[in-house]
Amino acid sequence: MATKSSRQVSEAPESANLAALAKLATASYETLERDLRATIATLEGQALRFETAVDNISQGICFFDADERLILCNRRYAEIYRIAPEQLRPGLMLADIVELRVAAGTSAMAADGYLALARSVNSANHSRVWSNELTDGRTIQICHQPMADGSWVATHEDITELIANRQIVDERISLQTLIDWVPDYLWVKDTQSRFVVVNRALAADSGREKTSDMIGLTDFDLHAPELARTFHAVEQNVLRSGRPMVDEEEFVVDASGSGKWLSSTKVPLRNAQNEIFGLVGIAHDITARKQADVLRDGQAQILEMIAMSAPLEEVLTRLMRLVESQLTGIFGSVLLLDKDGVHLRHGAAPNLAKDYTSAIDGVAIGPKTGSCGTAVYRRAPVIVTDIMQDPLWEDYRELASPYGYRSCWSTPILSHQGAVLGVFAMYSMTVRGPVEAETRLIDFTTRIAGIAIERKLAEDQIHFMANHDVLTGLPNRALLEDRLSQAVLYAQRYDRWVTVLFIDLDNFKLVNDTLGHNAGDELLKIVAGRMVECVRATDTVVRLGGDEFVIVLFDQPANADLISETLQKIRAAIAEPVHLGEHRLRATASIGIANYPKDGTDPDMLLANADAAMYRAKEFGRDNFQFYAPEFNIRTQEKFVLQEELRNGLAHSEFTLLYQPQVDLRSGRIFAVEALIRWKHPMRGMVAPDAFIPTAEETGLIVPIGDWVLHEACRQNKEWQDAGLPPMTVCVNVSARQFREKNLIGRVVDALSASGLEARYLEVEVTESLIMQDIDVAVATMNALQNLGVQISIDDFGTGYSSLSALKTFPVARLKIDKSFINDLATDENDQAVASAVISLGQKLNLRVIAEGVETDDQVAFLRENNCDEMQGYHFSKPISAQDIEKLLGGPKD
Ligand SMILES: Nc1nc2c(ncn2[C@@H]2O[C@H](COP(=O)(O)O[C@H]3[C@@H](O)[C@H](n4cnc5c(=O)[nH]c(N)nc54)O[C@@H]3COP(=O)(O)O)[C@@H](O)[C@H]2O)c(=O)[nH]1
Repeated sequence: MATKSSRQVSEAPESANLAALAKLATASYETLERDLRATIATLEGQALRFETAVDNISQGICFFDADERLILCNRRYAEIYRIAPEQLRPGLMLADIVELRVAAGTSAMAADGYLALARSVNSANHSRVWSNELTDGRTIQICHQPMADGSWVATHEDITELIANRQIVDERISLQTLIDWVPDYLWVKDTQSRFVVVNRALAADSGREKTSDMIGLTDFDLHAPELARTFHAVEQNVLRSGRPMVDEEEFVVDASGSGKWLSSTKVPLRNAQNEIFGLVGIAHDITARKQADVLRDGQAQILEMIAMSAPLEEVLTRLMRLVESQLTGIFGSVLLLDKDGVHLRHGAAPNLAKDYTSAIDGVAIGPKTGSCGTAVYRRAPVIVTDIMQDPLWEDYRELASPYGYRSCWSTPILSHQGAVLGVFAMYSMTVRGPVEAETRLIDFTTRIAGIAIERKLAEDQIHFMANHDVLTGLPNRALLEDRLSQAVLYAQRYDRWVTVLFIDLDNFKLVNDTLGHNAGDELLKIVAGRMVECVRATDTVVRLGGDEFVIVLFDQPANADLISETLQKIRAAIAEPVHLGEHRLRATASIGIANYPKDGTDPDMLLANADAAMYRAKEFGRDNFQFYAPEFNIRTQEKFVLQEELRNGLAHSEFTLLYQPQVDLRSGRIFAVEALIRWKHPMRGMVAPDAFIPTAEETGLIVPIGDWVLHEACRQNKEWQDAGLPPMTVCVNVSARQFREKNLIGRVVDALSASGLEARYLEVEVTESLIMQDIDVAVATMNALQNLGVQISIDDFGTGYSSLSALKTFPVARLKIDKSFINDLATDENDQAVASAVISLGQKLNLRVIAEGVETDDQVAFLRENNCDEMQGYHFSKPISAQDIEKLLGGPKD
């Protein structure tokens, strides 16, 4: 568009030429005309180029003079304001142009406002740029340049699109900035699971420098194929189904090789038409929480294992694996302090090199023994950050170096009482100390390890106590069964023998009672130790309880002679003198022997038969042994039959009493009778008490039998008195079993009141050994009897172990010298010594002394010479019936 006409342009040069012509008349008209035309042509060319150039500028341009008249504008200006180009002729006033813009709907404001703005800008004498938003929505940027003469030139540029683009760019940039701040992974993928948008966290952990490096990649470019396939399948499912995946846990391995747990959410993205065009994902790193969960679950599991008594090595191995699962490049180890207190034994180290753990198994503790030995020695943690440099490892670094262990942090494991149980160590392949998390784990691990070890020690202790005798430390009955079973199985397999020795110490009860329980315990310990010394390590010495022991001789040759050798060795060891305080005594034992397979093929039978043999040995007297013989069982059966017959006998009144007179040695007067039981057996005839009293004792039948004796003896004595015979005492034997009965006093009272006999005419005979079984109880019972008025005598005196000091406290009236000292009284100096000692003792204690079993004149003479008070025996009378007693005493007085 050329809005300036050629005519107008040529007017000024033409008048100048004419003036020149007038002044220069002599000049050549043609020359001048030619020059003039050339000048015009040049100017016209310049004008055309100027117009063409102005018209082709992408911005609108306008020039106004100082009177606001348009000098020039280009085509773009007309286009911007949607004004026909021809309307914008030079000389047109700015106000008219503004009106045209208002009319075209391309004004930013009302005409007046715009004119005021333009004038204000123009008066400022410097350029200014501003934007107008036109009523049609476009934005025009105006650059106004005022001239010195008041004219101006302005450019107008439509920046609508630019602004829109800029907004997009701005939005995009701020979104990226925003998501880059998020520490979680954020991404958008298209329908083919290609990354479209990712944040910096995801890009960085995927090994990409810039987020844009991720665009277009898929999970197959980032992860192992299997993991990538899983992610792809999950995302395709979200895209296909339109259902979001919310907070699913996923495990990934990042570019550094570290495993991570993520909680991921993947939500489909929809466009305006509700079509899915991709998905947005967010994943939160929950590794720390997962580790805490693993730690907590692991801890619970380990505590459960401890509670369920899982083997210690399993517990510690699980613990070490748990520790290692929480850390990278750390190997855990537990060493246990040996019973000797100076060596460390392997506990658990599942991921340390096996050769290394073997090499340090048994390492001693000390001031310079690596990290572990030193930590236990110091009872304090030892952190060695560089094994290769630390002097503590000087003697051990050759062990560690082949495996690349560079640092080792050891912490002693302590019990609740503060005793060292072992040591926990963490090995790292790098030179460093523990970080805070590792220190926390060390605390946690040593605590749990301590609980596990302590629990195991407690269990071992309980197990030991359940299977061992506390006093002697020997295995007990529970362990005996197991050991004997093992021995029998071995013997079966290898055609060998097993020998079972059933050992019962003789008179142990007396030692216990006379010298005290401590002395008794000491004796048991000494004897137990001696027996253990006599047998091999494979044999088992067991204490069953009390003074009963069993020895199982394992893997025996089928030769009774060899067994006898061991047996004699054991007997000799037991018989070695024992010093208990100031006392020196010699223990003996009764031993029963049973052999597998001859005497039994199972443990129970072997034990029962050895027991039967031991009883047999006892029957033969003290310090004896007996090999089992089948007839011992016949004897057992016989005992059973006897027991049944005794019950019947009691029910059918088959018992009767004989009475043996007791005579005053000085006057010859009968002052008492001893009631002695007999059994009128329907088949066997009259049975003596020795044949059934022991069985009655064993079975407890002695209690009702003894009751009957008491009642019958009292009744008979009262009957004699009522018949007018001179009053005398009836002596009744009371056995140990009867004496221990709690209501003995009540039974005596019953017998007295049932018969009407005065208590002073009843005497109870108790044996010395019975009293010594439990002196305190015996004295209490005797006192109670004495309080009733009943007399008490000590039977079989001289055979037991009564101490003189104890004897003084017994509320007894008489001592009865045992028959065994009377038998050879005439010839045996020892018996004479005992008898005379008992007589003088009685005198000193103001007790009457009676000799029993007196058969000969010599015996009577000795007793008289030694001032014995009384006697009982065949010399005067055998035990006789009640009627014969009446006759002996001269018959009833009518
Ligand atoms: N618990 C009970 N025990 C009782 C009862 N009756 C008897 N016995 C005890 O049985 C043992 C054996 O008694 P027994 O066969 O009656 O023998 C007694 C006398 O007969 C016997 N004795 C008496 N004098 C002589 C003699 O000169 N020579 C000789 N060889 N034997 C003689 O001594 C037995 C009496 O002993 P002890 O009781 O120690 O005085 C025996 O231990 C009885 O105690 C009963 O009812 N209950």
